Amino acid sequence: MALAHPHAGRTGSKFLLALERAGIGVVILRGERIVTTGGALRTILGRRVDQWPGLPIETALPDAALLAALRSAGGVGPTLVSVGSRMALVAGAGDQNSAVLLFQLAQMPGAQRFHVADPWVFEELEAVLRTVCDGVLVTDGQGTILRYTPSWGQAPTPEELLMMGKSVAELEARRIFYPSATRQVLATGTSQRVLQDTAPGRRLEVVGIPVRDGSNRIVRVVSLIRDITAEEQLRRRLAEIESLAERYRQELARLRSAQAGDGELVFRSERMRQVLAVVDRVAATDSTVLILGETGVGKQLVARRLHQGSSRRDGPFVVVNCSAVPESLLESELFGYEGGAFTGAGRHGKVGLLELAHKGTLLLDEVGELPLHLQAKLLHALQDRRFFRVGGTREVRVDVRIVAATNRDLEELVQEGAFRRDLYYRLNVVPVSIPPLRERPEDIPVLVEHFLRRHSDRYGRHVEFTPAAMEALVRYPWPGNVRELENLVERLFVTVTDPVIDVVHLPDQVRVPARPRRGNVEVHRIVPLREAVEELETKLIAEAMARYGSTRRAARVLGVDQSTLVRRLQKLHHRHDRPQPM
Ligand SMILES: Nc1ncnc2c1ncn2[C@@H]1O[C@H](COP(=O)(O)OP(=O)(O)OP(=O)(O)O)[C@@H](O)[C@H]1O
Repeated sequence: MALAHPHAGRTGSKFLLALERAGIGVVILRGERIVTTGGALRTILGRRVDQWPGLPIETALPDAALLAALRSAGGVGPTLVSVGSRMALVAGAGDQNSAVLLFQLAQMPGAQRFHVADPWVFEELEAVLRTVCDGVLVTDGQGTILRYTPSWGQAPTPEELLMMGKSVAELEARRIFYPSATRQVLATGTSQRVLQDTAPGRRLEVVGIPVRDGSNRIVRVVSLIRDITAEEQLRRRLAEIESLAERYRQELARLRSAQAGDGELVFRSERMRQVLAVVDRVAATDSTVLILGETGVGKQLVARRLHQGSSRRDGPFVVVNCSAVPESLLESELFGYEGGAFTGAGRHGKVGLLELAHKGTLLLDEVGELPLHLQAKLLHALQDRRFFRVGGTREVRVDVRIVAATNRDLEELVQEGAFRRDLYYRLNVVPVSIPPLRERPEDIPVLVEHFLRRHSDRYGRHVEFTPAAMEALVRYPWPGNVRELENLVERLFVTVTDPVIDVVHLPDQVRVPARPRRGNVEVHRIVPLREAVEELETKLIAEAMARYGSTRRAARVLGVDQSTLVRRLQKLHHRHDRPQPM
């Protein structure tokens, strides 16, 4: 196929401009002097090829190998030369009165391609195009196909021949190829790059470029096609290998922490025994489980137990914390993205956590924080067991068991319109409520022993609590639940040098016994007002954090800025982190 054009001169320069908009630079040489360039390169007009400062190819051109190849292009035929870290393709035949040098601008950093063709006619341009793409599709300004060559050097198939004269919109609707770059170019009036799937199962990267007439109307759309099927298969294989590696990493971390005694669920209370009996029963099924409970009660540990007790135990256990990942990244974290799907997306795309959990369990932690627009996408993914990656056009199928956890009242969120009712029903198949630590104080001594043992094993030092100190721990209401207890035991283990931890070592709020009540009237110690205000503030902040989990929501309820709340929390932590009097 040739790209001969009746008005090579005028339209030729438009075509140059269009190519340049697509990131392909074009320079026409007479001998070694530059006589024509596309718009952005005007400053180099009239110079010699070895005097091109400030060009993207500046570092490449002075290279002796390239210059030599350029000068002898007529004689040597297609030549590959390496120019610094780049590769350049110099090709051509005939006299050297004029030549065309094509190179890709920023599109393929580190892999620029140059081409010298001679003479400047469109047949040679086709040869030039072969170096940057595998084929072309040309339509008129209405999207009707005038030329279609999906791959150079191969005779068109009967199906491809039938496409001549058809409209791209029709072919797109019939999914002969999808999505159509031409349609997007016509809709937006600008160059477009799309990743396209075709009916015969090829994967194409297509750059569509508008060509305009004197009154700025689009008269042609030229699409350069690159077949990336093989590349895509490799990329998929790589993604699979990466996901396997990630699985092994997680498994290794799990084994290490199991060895260290982390991840073991410790309890003595009847309440926990009942909860875990239910957990162990549903573990064997594939049902979706919703784990409810205040922050730090052990929801994640319970989810892990569900996974370990299921037939998926050899598959991955993947956790996504819906409140920890910034909202703008959450969709791509969960569902993954195709290469170049959005600004900042990696070239090779990314496997989402949902895909990573294939054949395993996905824990949606803090599911109440999931933004509404993702709730819809998640619901469909859960129902159909398939979804699209961000910017992807192919469905990904997954076999994942979903476990969700939250410290929020989802029913209340549904009433407020912040959580979709249908998703709530979908997740709430088997609800499991974990009681707060204050409602199962008999678990406190065994948990303390468990955490102490862990540190003793690690540091080779034995420490114990006096009965009075243990009693204070049992009495304290633990708004941060087991996590707060775990952190306190670690802090005391590290800061108290005595082998015995007594009441005096405990932080104020744990040490000071709950105020005695007489009937319904609280008996107040008279304390300085500032101290009382601080105490109340601490209590309210702890309660708001325990109930709402994130500083964003706690701040809203307390009626302060999030930054103010974070500062207060830091101050409180600082106060509590100070070594206690010994
Ligand atoms: N019964 C338990 N036995 C041993 N360790 C526990 C127990 N419950 C909780 N923990 C420990 O307490 C910490 C908090 O537990 P986990 O992260 O499971 O709580 P969570 O309810 O998921 O918290 P959040 O709502 O903040 O995500 C973890 O380090 C966990 O190992």
